[in-house]
Amino acid sequence: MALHTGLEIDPSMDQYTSLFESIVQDVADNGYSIKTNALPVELAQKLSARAQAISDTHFKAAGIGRSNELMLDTQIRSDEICWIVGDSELGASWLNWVEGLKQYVNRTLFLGLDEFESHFAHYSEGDFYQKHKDAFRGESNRILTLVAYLNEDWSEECGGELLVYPDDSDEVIAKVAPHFGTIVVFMSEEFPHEVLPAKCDRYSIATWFRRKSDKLS
Ligand SMILES: O=C(O)CCC(=O)C(=O)O
Ligand SMILES: [Fe+2]
Repeated sequence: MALHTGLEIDPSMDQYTSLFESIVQDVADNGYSIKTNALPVELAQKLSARAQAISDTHFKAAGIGRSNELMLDTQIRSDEICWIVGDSELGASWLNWVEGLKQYVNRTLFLGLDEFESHFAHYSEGDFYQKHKDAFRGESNRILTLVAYLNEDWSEECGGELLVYPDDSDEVIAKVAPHFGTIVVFMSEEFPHEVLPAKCDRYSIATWFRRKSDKLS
């Protein structure tokens, strides 16, 4: 896994200010934000192509738990992941976009985010991720979660929706189909969520923003 800190971001990020502003407003009001057609189209197309081209040998079965005690449990999640380390131009462009969001969030919400980690995920037919939280109070390693979807021809029959719950009830507050360009941002400690079984190949990028003082390893 690679944690990214202090990247220089280029001035072209200014064009995303109104999107970032709207995300921040949602997170300030509700703790989460869902935006359709949010990703820069060309970047998302390239990321989608890359995700589909990554060979099976580079996608690894995803673990659960903290990075230093990762466990494999295919009863809980059955997707495969590949970390984005920024060693290609495309990977670097993605990390730059995320860095822009991070800096905007820090300027406006004062979350003090230092670094982030980002991976492609591939859910094959039948893959799912049971209800879970990305972080737990008191051991807050992950502060903010961003999920970005890369599926150009997603239809309702493909299933694979993300369900988001409030912390204290089983009532679904959001059901999100993983359409191309859609992003979901939420406070990692506050929202249990799950991925329903996908009936089509489902590609996404999951990103977690961390505070350094909270880093566990
Ligand atoms: O792909 C999604 O919709 C969410 C994935 C997720 O919850 C995770 O990787 O922790
Ligand atoms: Fe999650």
